[in-house]
Amino acid sequence: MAKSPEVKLAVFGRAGVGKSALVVRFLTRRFIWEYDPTLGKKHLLLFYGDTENDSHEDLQQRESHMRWGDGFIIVYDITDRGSFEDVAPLRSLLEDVKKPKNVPLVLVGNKCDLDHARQVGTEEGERLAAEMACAFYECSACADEGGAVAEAFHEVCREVRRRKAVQGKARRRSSTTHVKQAINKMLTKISS
Ligand SMILES: Nc1nc2c(ncn2[C@@H]2O[C@H](COP(=O)(O)OP(=O)(O)OP(=O)(O)O)[C@@H](O)[C@H]2O)c(=O)[nH]1
Repeated sequence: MAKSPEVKLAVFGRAGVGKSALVVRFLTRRFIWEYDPTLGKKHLLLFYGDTENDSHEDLQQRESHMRWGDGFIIVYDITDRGSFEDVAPLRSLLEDVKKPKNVPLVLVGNKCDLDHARQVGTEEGERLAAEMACAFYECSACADEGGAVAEAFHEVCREVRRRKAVQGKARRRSSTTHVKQAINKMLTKISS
C-alpha cells in the first residue's frame, strides 16, 4: 500500500490555551500530565506562542513556521476571551505570510471540560470558523471522550492531502499540455 504523504502541521494560539496538551493527546491519547516526560517536546508537531508582547525574533519565528506548515490549527481557550480575540489576527498573519492563500485550517476551542468558566460561546466559535471558511471543533485535551481532538487533527490532514492531490493532478495536466505543445511545434516545423 502506498505510504500517505507527510503532512506538516503547525499549531498556533495564545500561551496556555493547551497547544502542547492537544498535540500530546493526539499523539499519545493521554493528557499531558499523564504522559511520559521522556517523550519530550521534540515529538510535538509545533507549539507556538503568545500573540501579545512578541519580540521581533518571536514574530520572525512564527512567520517562518507559517511558511513551513502545510496545514494549521488555531487554538483558543473557551475560558479565555482574549485567546479567542487572538484568532482573527493570527489568521490574517497566516494569509499574509503563506502562499498560496486560503490554507488548510481548523479552528479549535479547547478546555470545554471547563464549561462553568466559559467565556466564549460555542456559536461564537462556529460563526468565526464560518467566516474563516474552516472546520470548527470544541474539545478538551484533558477529557477527550468523544475523540474530537483526533478528529480535528485528522480533518486538517485530510484537507492538506486533498489539496496536494488536486495540485498534483493540475501539475501533471500542465506537463502533458507542455509535451503536446512541443510535439505540435515540431510537427508544424516538419510540415512547413
Ligand atoms: N482543564 C483543562 N486544562 C487544560 C486543557 N488543555 C490544557 N490544559 C492546561 O492548560 C495549561 C496550559 O497547557 P499547555 O498545553 O502547556 O498550553 P500551551 O498552549 O502549549 O502553552 P505555551 O507552551 O505556553 O504556549 C496546562 O496547565 C494544562 O494542563 C484542557 O483541555 N482542559
